[in-house]
Amino acid sequence: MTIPPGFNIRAAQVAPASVSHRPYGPSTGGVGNETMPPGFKAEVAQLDTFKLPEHATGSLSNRRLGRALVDAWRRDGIIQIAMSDAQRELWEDAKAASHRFFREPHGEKAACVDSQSYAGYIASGEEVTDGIADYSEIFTITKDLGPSDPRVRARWPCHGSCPWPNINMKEPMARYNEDLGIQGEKLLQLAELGLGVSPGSLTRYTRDGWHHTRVLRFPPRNATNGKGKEGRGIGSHTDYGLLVISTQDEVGGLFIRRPSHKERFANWEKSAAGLREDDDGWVYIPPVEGVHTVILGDMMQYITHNYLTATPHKVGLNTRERFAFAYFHEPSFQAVVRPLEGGCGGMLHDSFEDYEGIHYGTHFTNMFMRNYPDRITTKRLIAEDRYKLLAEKELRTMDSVPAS
Ligand SMILES: O=C(O)CCC(=O)C(=O)O
Ligand SMILES: [Fe+2]
Repeated sequence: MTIPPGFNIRAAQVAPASVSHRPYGPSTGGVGNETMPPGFKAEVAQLDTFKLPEHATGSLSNRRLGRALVDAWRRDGIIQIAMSDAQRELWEDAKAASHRFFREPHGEKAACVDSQSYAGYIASGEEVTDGIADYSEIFTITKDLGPSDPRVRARWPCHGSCPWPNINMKEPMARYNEDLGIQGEKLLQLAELGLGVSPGSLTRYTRDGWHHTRVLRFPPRNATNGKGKEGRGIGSHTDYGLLVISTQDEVGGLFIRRPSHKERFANWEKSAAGLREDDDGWVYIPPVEGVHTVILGDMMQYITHNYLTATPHKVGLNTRERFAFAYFHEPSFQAVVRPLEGGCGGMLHDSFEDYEGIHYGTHFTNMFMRNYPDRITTKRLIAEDRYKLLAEKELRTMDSVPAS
């Protein structure tokens, strides 16, 4: 897409009128809260939808788009990006696979567990956020690494197979995730342009990125596995890496908090889980047909010195079951991320300090051990004393592979 100088970039960013981005539901009337779960009070977001170019280049239009994305994240904490027709098809196929999986008998789903990876089934009530059970039902997809993979043989934490169910799920999910991998890279390249940092400042970390996906089902609020009265979906939290690209069906349940200098979380230092859960100030993100939403994770906040902050969010249970996907575009497990130097017209401070950096694999492992204290993967990790491997140089050097 080439845009002549002086062209109205804001108009160019938003999707063409042929793409519908109305909130789902009857007569939205510009209000958009018809789908908000009962019992919640929140402002309803009205978000611009951006259309990403085929490829990110350093062109003027891409630089302007990058700046607009960065501004929108700083203002709203979330952006919407338009799906192409092909992407809508990927989403429909993946959603059908998710419905198939969650309709399986409990025994079939519960068998989808791996003792070395955190991939597979998480029953409603199994995940813990800030010490309280979430009622989401989840299938997590991490890198599918068989027993002969050198990292699995070397017993690296969180490295293992993805225990796929015996239904057609792997293939549609792989195609969906592959596309989001491409969108994720493009968004990082545009963010680099918007931040005014050199190309590769962010994408250098995502070579062999530890991207993963959560396939989510939320039960209706009064059917929470008998464990709670009305239950909750997912408690407030921030996610761990760079970008979270999510897609939700028409039911509704997602809330976020806008960036605010009065609220500063740093999840890698002190858990942000459960924070502000019952406070005012949440913004409801109504489902909009034909879009993905993109929020930011902990590593983006650390890398940008809080210029872009991880977006706190939570999910409420609605009157109907809800299906969603969250795709996490992450640094390599082995990456040690460090704050950027310069950028954003001086808004990012030159880092005179010698930052130690954050080892992403350790952050990921800490978060999953915290969320799943009783899972076999956590027990095995502890029993086999695997955690200490995270300190080894090999695990903290991108592209290094253990000798087998
Ligand atoms: O259901 C959603 O829209 C978001 C889910 C979420 O926050 C997560 O899986 O971490
Ligand atoms: Fe999340």
